Amino acid sequence: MDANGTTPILQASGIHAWYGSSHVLHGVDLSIPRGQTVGLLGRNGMGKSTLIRTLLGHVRQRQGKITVAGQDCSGARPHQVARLGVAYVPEGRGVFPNLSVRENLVMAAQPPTDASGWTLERVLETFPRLQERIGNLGSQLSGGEQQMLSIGRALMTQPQLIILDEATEGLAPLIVVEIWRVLQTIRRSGISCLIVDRDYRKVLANTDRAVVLQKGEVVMAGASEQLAGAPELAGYLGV
Ligand SMILES: Nc1ncnc2c1ncn2[C@@H]1O[C@H](COP(=O)(O)OP(=O)(O)OP(=O)(O)O)[C@@H](O)[C@H]1O
Repeated sequence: MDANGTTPILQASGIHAWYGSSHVLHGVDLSIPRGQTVGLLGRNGMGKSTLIRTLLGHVRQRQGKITVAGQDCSGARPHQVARLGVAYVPEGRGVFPNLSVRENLVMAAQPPTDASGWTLERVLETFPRLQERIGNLGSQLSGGEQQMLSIGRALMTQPQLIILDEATEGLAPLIVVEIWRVLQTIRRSGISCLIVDRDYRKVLANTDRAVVLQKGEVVMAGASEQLAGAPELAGYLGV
């Protein structure tokens, strides 16, 4: 239970993860309250992607407890985590190059359960570029369009939580602005988000809470506003 007495959408406690004999996460705790957006910060190689991949069930060598909406998924496989309403927008976007924009969008789609759900029409309204490119192949899209497609596809699974790993990486400044605008729309729609992005100022300005990782351990956690003013933050981020 969180401070409001509701079950967090995601709760991870004492998470350890390994790649072979390399011990990468050392007892990480992370809680994402329902409807909240949490930022995950830390320098390169500190374990952000590994934590995300562990939460999603991609890293098999792991220990600790993970619940999604109160259901234990500590040992779950990726498809089981997805079924609980967790969508992933991976680093590198994961667009299928030989499928059209429409096919990419509908391939994992679930029907909306109420009027606030994400239909194809609503996704295309949110991303007019995808409407213009609806018949093009994934491989024919720009980096920014692929990123929008990846986020649109995640929304069409009707997620309770979206995890975004470096969604603005390598994109032109105007597209980056567009992606942050869409993340605000998603946030306002009540979907919880976990966001990793190199621009820590943007992360802190666009999240409710944030967690800082250093060498696979949580070294700071709290309200984003407070972290933004904390003198030790710059040292942990190497900025
Ligand atoms: N598939 C892998 N096999 C072995 N070691 C890995 C693998 N992936 C990551 N690592 C190592 O685990 C540590 C954490 O990496 P991770 O990618 O989680 O960091 P990160 O904080 O996401 O950084 P980045 O921003 O560079 O992606 C690093 O030391 C990295 O070299």
